[in-house]
Amino acid sequence: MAAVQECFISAPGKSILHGEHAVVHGKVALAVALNLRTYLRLQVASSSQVSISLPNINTFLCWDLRELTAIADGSTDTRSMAVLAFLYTYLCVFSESEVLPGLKVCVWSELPTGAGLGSSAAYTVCVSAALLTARGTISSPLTHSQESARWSEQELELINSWAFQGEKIIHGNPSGVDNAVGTWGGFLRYHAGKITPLSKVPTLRILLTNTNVPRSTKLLVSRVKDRINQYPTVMIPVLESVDAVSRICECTLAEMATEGASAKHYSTLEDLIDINQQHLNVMGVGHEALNTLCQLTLAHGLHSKLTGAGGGGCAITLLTPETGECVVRDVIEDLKKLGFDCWETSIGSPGVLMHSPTSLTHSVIHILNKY
Ligand SMILES: Nc1ncnc2c1ncn2[C@@H]1O[C@H](COP(=O)(O)OP(=O)(O)O)[C@@H](O)[C@H]1O
Ligand SMILES: C[C@@](O)(CCOP(=O)(O)O)CC(=O)O
Ligand SMILES: [Mg+2]
Repeated sequence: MAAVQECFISAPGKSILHGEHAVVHGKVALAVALNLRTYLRLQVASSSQVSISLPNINTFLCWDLRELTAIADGSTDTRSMAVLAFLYTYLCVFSESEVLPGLKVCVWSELPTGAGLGSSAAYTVCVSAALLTARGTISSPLTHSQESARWSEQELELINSWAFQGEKIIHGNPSGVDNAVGTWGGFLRYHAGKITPLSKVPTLRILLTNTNVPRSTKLLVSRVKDRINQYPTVMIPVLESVDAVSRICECTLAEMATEGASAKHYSTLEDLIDINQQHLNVMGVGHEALNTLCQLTLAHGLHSKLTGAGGGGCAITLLTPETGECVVRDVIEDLKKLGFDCWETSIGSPGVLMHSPTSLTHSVIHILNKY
């Protein structure tokens, strides 16, 4: 396949409705792609240098290709993880090439990094798609007249599997749900590596709140594992219960889509949110700021749970047809007073895309061209 000289790629972040952490231990998770995306620009350079610009984490690095022989592992800080995931994918994807190509790569995201919205997976999906396309392992799907395009199923599977390897570097022991949503988009059920797009889902209104409490998915995933090892007879039933929550939620959503949504359906969704939030606290991934958030929204009659790895980061709040616009406005205002960011999000966005530069917004292209 012909390798490209330049490409623009994006992948969405995600929100997990139910099943975070439990999914790492083989239970069902339900996740949905967000309308917040990570963007990447790759240029093949004539110089013998590879450079990566990551303005979200204030990281700008350049290597002489002759020096890129062995890369040290073992670091867990934000920059090392992102850079290692890139270098690992770059060196592996081009391992069979006669020469390593000089490259200039810039990645910028609308997603907050390290907040539970799958920024790590959106990043590794973009990096994998760009490098595999630059190598010519997968096609460049964009034709002249198109604004954006997606790869074939088989090519998406390859992107997803490389993105999963990148997630391993950032997460340690990822389930694979985040890179699956980043690759395929939409609304997915994920169970032990099996990805099933959910076709029967109602339109849901969801409020996303970022507590702005920083946390690391890698540390939280290993904390849950330690707790399971320490108290297996206590924790395994909790994971089973989360699994049941995901399954009941899936059936409820399907019923809502086929029969029409009733107040009873929404009441079930709210109960499941409350139950799962308690379970996540039991798993040890809660945070004072998340408790405050849940209590505050409940005072307005709205139900919330953390989303992603927890320990801070983001929560989702379900809005129902009964929720008046003034309630939504008041809740957002109260959450912002606590220093949280809060916005209504649209869900079910497309997975990884290749874009023509003219189809990207002015601000995205400005940032990608700047570095
Ligand atoms: N746009 C980005 N630029 C650089 N690194 C990123 C970007 N997005 C994510 N990352 C990497 O992913 C890490 C965050 O991943 P993680 O802890 O799994 O949180 P989450 O996936 O919920 O945002 C960051 O510390 C960084 O290493
Ligand atoms: C906690 C977990 O279920 C989701 C982590 O998502 P995030 O990195 O916090 O966006 C881990 C995983 O599934 O790999
Ligand atoms: Mg992550």
